Amino acid sequence: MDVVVIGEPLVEFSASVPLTEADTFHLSFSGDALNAAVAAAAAGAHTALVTLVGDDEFGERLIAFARGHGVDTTWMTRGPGSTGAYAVGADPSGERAFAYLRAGSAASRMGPADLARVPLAQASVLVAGGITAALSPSCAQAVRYAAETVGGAGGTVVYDPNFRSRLTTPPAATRFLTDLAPHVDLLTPSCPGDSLPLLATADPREAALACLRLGARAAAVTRGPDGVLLASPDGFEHVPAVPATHIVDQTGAGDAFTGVLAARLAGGDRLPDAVRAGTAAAAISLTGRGGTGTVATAEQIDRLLAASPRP
Ligand SMILES: Nc1ncnc2c1ncn2[C@@H]1O[C@H](COP(=O)(O)OP(=O)(O)O)[C@@H](O)[C@H]1O
Ligand SMILES: O=C(O)C(=O)C[C@H](O)[C@H](O)COP(=O)(O)O
Repeated sequence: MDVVVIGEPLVEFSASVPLTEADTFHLSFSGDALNAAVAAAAAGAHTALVTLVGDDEFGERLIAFARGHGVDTTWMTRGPGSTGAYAVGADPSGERAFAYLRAGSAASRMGPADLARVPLAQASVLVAGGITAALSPSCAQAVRYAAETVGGAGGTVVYDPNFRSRLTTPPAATRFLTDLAPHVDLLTPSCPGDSLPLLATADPREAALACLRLGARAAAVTRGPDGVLLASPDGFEHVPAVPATHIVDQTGAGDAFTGVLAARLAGGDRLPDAVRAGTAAAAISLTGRGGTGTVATAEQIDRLLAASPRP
């Protein structure tokens, strides 16, 4: 297995107006874990999504959706409970506003025991994130167990802190991050979205240094259109964003970045090259609606990289 993603796929109801006004929604499937898994699979990696989905109609549809996008669904297990969902609309400033319908979902009951049969030790790269860790104490334990198992077997652990104030608090998420970081090869906080609540800084360099101080081997601090600051004990490297041809929806750009980065690391790319591929995939994801509306293929990523001048 190249890439294993652990987390909660969600049914996505999206509207282009504020949720207080929306009465018509577009239905799709998203969530950080699904977005990353679909992106990694489309980039050519054998990718498994490890999760529990509900024993309802949406659980069945989610598995079919993931399979249709080339994801290995062997460890997408059904129920008991319901499939999580979110509604996303625009807030008055044009930013995305999320409303979750996921409390007590099947995925939030996942724990280390659900991972016992998953061959984690064979994974080249694990992708996990702060959203999963914030779902419940058992999910936090599952993330910890997966990171220790994959890392312990020589695999690469990628952790996207993805702070969500509706799921956790800055002190709780920071505590978890601090505990996990020594088991992490690459942290991918966004700045300032994650760095401000979790690392108490809006400065990308400070954020990267804070990640290394926590014990992570490297950090890729994502900065929206300003690209990525990559930091490792070897030093800093700025990787510019690939300009998007047009922007339909920002949802999932960070997840596409992480998924493709993981796929490329599993394929043997050096970290800066994998990051560049991630920025290209993110730029392509911006042109589609929702987290999985437009998913970049390996060929599209390579073509876009070839057309984007190296700094
Ligand atoms: N407007 C944009 N134009 C081009 N690339 C973008 C844009 N917004 C995001 N990206 C790409 O997606 C990556 C992740 O975006 P970012 O906003 O930092 O994270 P997140 O989506 O997790 O909040 C960025 O590092 C960049 O490569
Ligand atoms: O909030 C959650 O729990 C979700 O999973 C919703 C979204 O699908 C992703 O989180 C989007 O993430 P970005 O890549 O930061 O745009």
